[in-house]
Amino acid sequence: MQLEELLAPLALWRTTGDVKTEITGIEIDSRKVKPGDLFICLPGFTVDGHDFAEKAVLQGAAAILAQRSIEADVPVIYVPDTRRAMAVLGDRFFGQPTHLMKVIGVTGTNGKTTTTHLIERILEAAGHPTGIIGTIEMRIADEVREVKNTTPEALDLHRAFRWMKDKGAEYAAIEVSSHALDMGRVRGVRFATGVFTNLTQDHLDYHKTMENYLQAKGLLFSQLGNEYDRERMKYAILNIDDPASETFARMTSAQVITYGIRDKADVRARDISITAMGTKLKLETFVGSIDLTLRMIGNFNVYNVLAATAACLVEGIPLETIKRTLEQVEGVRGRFERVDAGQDYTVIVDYAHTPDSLENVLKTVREFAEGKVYCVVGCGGDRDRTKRPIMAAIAARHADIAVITSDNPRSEDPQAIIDEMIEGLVANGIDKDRYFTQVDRREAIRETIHRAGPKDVVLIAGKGHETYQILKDKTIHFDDKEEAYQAILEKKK
Ligand SMILES: CC(=O)N[C@H]1[C@@H](OP(=O)(O)OP(=O)(O)OC[C@H]2O[C@@H](n3ccc(=O)[nH]c3=O)[C@H](O)[C@@H]2O)O[C@H](CO)[C@@H](O)[C@@H]1O[C@H](C)C(=O)N[C@@H](C)C(=O)N[C@H](CCC(=O)O)C(=O)O
Ligand SMILES: Nc1ncnc2c1ncn2[C@@H]1O[C@H](COP(=O)(O)OP(=O)(O)OP(=O)(O)O)[C@@H](O)[C@H]1O
Ligand SMILES: N[C@H](CCC[C@H](N)C(=O)O)C(=O)O
Ligand SMILES: [Mg+2]
Repeated sequence: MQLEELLAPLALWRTTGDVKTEITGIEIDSRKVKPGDLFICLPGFTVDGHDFAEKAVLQGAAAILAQRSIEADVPVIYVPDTRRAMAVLGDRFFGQPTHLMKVIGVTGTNGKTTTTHLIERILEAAGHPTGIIGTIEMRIADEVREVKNTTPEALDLHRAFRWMKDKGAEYAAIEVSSHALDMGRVRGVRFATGVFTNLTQDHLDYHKTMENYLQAKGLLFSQLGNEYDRERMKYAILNIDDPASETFARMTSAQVITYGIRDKADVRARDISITAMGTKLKLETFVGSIDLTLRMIGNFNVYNVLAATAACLVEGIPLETIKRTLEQVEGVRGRFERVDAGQDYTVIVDYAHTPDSLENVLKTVREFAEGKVYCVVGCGGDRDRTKRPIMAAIAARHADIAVITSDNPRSEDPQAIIDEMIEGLVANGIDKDRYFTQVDRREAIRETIHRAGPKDVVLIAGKGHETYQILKDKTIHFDDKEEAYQAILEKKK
């Protein structure tokens, strides 16, 4: 595409060179630049992309997009804000893929990955090829690409949508993190539907206040716009049991569809009963009711099921297809996943890494546990420090024994993170025989499993599907499921 044509939607830009130049690709990372690419310089939290313009040119960049003065032997286009421009140029370069498919965005503190996976399963079962982008991976059909962030940068998102469209996607279900909304990573994405799961404490290191966090989440609903889309309304699917929904309903011109358990909602659950084997409920909607027998466990998963059902109902998917699909779903990788080596106690790996999710998951365990409940948990480094004492207190309050260990320490000292968690136990007067600490996560899992007796439940929280542990100087292979499995076998010997 000619550079001039690519730049057409932008206003107030100037250039030092010839904009008739042909552009064959776009990159924001100099390390990925190929000959013919437009390199976009983004100021980051760690480094400034402008400092890599020279390197990009050496690798063959045909032009540079910048927001401050740089030296280069290729045309440089200056715009006031490269990040904003990137979203438009990415959308345009990749042929506006989100205008050619329906994008369902899911935001909220907990349940995004689970809800997007449920939506994907239902739409696929109804015969609509659906791509997925989120914490675990991005995928269309059986092709998988790795992700670094839950919601990638705008350019990479538009590239991913193009890939999905070329593979036949009619829909994409994507997780939209609050960081992404705040940083404008989803600018230019044409959402058909926005789904809100819930809002509870997390990421205060980044957003500083819950009000800022709420406002960031709200951007998804204001971004839905107020136009019809191919004879279809835009839909905002909101959890009526969460007070943040009121704010989001005010922020959107889309049709609001509510779901919930407590209050009167458009899609609601009644008569919920939870056992160790699954969850039963009656799902009522204004287009009919169904009885569901889910393999997934927990009230929180009922919310995910309601959100996914509402998102699919507005697409005209029959309730019968929704029922058939949801009843088959075993769960999502690393979320309430059992590790079974034939032992007489239960071991569950779960991705709870926020106070609310940890409390929910422990309450769910309590509903069916016949023996003692152990909870192995840590908190991530370089992340919201204020959740550390709260999560430790929740673990000790809801489990019989809390095992305080490391998660991904990142640049921090693992013992210092544990010390901050312990402050929550001391402050709440929790007895010392209700918890112990073990900084090495492998040892913590091993010791806990060795202590477990018949009918006990061991919940290993925080890392779910992750297959790594991020330490100060390196990232190592680490998988809670593998660790638990090994420990169970070792105990049997
Ligand atoms: C705080 C934050 O969000 N940082 C994100 C940000 O990194 P950064 O600003 O430090 O980037 P940088 O390293 O300074 O680079 C600036 C620019 O220079 C370029 N560069 C850099 C080096 C080089 O050699 N050449 C080069 O061109 C980079 O490509 C970039 O364009 O931009 C990067 C590229 O898009 C992101 O990967 C990175 O996410 C980091 C890894 C991260 O941990 N983010 C977390 C907080 C996050 O975003 N989490 C949410 C999910 C939260 C949840 O759901 O719970 C998410 O959506 O993932
Ligand atoms: N609707 C929900 N409400 C509260 N907790 C939930 C809900 N759904 C899942 N959880 C808990 O939160 C954990 C993470 O779930 P999931 O991965 O679906 O959330 P997420 O929003 O994608 O998280 P992330 O912010 O890491 O992307 C689960 O392992 C479970 O413990
Ligand atoms: N998307 C979340 C994942 C946290 C997972 C947990 N294992 C940790 O490392 O803190 C974040 O980046 O905050
Ligand atoms: Mg997720």
